[in-house]
Amino acid sequence: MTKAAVMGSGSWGTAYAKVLADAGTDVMMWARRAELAQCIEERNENRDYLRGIILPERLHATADPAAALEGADIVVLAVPSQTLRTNLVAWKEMLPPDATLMSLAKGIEMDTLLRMSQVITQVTKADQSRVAVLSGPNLAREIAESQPAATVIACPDSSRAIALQKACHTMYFRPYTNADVIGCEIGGACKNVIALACGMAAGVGLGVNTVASIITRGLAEITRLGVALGANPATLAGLAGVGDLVATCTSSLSRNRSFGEALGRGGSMAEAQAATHGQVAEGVKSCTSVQALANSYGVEMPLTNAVHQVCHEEQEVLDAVQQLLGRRMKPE
Ligand SMILES: NC(=O)C1=CN([C@@H]2O[C@H](COP(=O)(O)OP(=O)(O)OC[C@H]3O[C@@H](n4cnc5c(N)ncnc54)[C@H](O)[C@@H]3O)[C@@H](O)[C@H]2O)C=CC1
Ligand SMILES: O=C(CO)COP(=O)(O)O
Repeated sequence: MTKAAVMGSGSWGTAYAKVLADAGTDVMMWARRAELAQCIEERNENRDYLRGIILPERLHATADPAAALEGADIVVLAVPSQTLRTNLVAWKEMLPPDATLMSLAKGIEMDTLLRMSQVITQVTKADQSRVAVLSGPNLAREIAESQPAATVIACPDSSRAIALQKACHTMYFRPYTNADVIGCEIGGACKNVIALACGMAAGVGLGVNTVASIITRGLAEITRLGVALGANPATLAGLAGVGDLVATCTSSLSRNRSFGEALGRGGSMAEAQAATHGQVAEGVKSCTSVQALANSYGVEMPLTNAVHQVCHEEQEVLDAVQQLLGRRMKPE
């Protein structure tokens, strides 16, 4: 039987571990805090992140990373983007030598401007054929409630991609394979920034036309960046691009959208953080790294720049809106 180690017991790590277990995969989760591992192990519930969801009996948890990783065929990396490197450095000697290393994180590393798959190959020295990413419209609570959704698993090695697909296919979770790792990662990281923009617009009281315009122009700038980095534009027109933009930019379950909404209502960064209940809103940091990455490739990303100005340069949301609308006219 396939064995997976899920490293990280936040909302998505836990929901995805449940998917794997429901698909018949043996799952061991790693939680940073021993009391959370114990709660999952003994009560089949992650009370801190997915209260009320009963986890399958076959899903186990530990706070010992070596015990979680032992014998794993698949290592699922489910910690926030900006912590992945430090965690991998601690875990690298414990990683089974042929395991597939799959990232769930949606972000670009600050300073290095690396995608998560690049961080993984750099730290672990694993061949890139062993590295995969999963991305798509997958709000954790809906998946944990077994509501139907699709996703994309990207890996350069198609046989590993198919093995990953089988390991998490259930009657409510439909994974598609794709060879375009860059497109999936750029879609996942950048849509968080656009969801912040949509939240800000909603927070200041703007309506659906505005949100739809931000989603669509957001897709245009994400695609420009993706193509410059070597992504297939079709990936960004799929689940890891449009699909995830629609889910994240329109759902009150999205931490990024909620964070932006709190800022739009006039809240401080600390108040916006509180609106996400201490969970990670990746776009707040990734707007800086995505902006820097785009600048280094000479790609224009006006919405990302506006989000950066509001989050980190003390610009008011309404001023950012005026600035965006005052840009020079151009064809679509
Ligand atoms: N929640 C969701 O609906 C989805 C989240 N994602 C992505 O999955 C990644 C993980 O997100 P969530 O599980 O939702 O976040 P979360 O905020 O719910 O949980 C983060 C988890 O990482 C742990 N953590 C935080 N800092 C850490 C550190 N320095 N070292 C080790 N562990 C640390 C926390 O204790 C917690 O268990 C993010 O990149 C997010 O964008 C992707 C798809 C869906
Ligand atoms: O990535 C997600 C859905 O696909 C989750 O979005 P948030 O991190 O904004 O909650």
